[in-house]
Amino acid sequence: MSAQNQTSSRRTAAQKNRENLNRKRNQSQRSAPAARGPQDQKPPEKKEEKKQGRKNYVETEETKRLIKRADRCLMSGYPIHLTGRSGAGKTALALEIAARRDRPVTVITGNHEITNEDLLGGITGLTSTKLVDNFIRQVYKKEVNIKENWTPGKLVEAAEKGHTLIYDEFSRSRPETNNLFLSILEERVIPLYGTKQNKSHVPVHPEFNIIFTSNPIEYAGVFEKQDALMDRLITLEVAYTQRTTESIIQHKADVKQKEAKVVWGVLKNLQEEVKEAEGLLSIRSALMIATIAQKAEISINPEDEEFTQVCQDVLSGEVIRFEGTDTFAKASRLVKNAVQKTK
Ligand SMILES: Nc1ncnc2c1ncn2[C@@H]1O[C@H](COP(=O)(O)OP(=O)(O)OP(=O)(O)O)[C@@H](O)[C@H]1O
Repeated sequence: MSAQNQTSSRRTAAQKNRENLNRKRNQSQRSAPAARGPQDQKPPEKKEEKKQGRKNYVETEETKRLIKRADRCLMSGYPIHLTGRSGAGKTALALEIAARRDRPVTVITGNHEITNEDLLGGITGLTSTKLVDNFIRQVYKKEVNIKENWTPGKLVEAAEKGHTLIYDEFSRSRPETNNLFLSILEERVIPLYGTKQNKSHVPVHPEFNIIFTSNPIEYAGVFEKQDALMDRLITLEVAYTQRTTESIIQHKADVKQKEAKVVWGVLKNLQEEVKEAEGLLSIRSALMIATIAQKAEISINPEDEEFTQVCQDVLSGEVIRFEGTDTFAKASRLVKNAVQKTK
């Protein structure tokens, strides 16, 4: 190779090196933000989610006080039980109390079909391993091992890891199922009998605690609460004043204070009119009316026909559900009267 050729091929190699180096530099610059460890990337999103969830919670002097009372019981190791009529705000309050404890939160919703297996865990399949010995071709030896796969239930996981457990509507589960909670609250262990596990129990983490919620016994589909369990809980009633309720409607549905007053007024008048239909006074129904009116740009005004219609749509079915009357025509008339009375 001539000297000239050698120089040009060296130059080409040097050029290539430089190009490679530049490409790498560019790549590392482009990926600079990603150079933060995965731990740096995820928490801001998580924090944002947490903030979003809690941003929706409307705080008043009354809710603050209730949260404080609940928190000091939990802090001292006692489980609490929030009781109140449907739509009173028990679940929202339980979630808020739990979020403030800075422990992971697990939520279980009671129902009559829930079993010990759902709470404790169970066998979710089989794993088999095969050992084939054909070292000597003519001899074929096979050994099969079958192992059952155990998946811990939500309760076991929460108790072992020290979560705050929200057991929502616990009195909808059968008392036999809820008996499990007696050992947890009294002996701080979860018994594993009947689970085919080698160990007899799982110890409960010191930070583990439970927030129970329930409706009063008059509600359909609710089992009587066992004395033994109730004895171990501190029961707090959730029954907000008109002021707190209107504040929740105002801020959550993003309406004016006087509009929140009109909406809650409709519900109060309706409850007056059909006293036997206990349960009509629900923050949930009030939020539905206010939100629909707000989103559909309907004026929250008893003179407005569309507003009356929204109230009838949301509430007529509820009047029938709570046995205030038996037909939609009658229920709609009752709701219309309740709206008129707020003028
Ligand atoms: N302080 C609050 N801030 C914001 N929203 C609230 C507040 N309290 C209650 N709510 C809202 O009111 C509605 C009813 O509340 P929630 O579901 O907690 O009632 P509940 O008593 O658990 O009802 P149920 O017994 O039927 O389950 C929900 O939409 C909830 O988000």
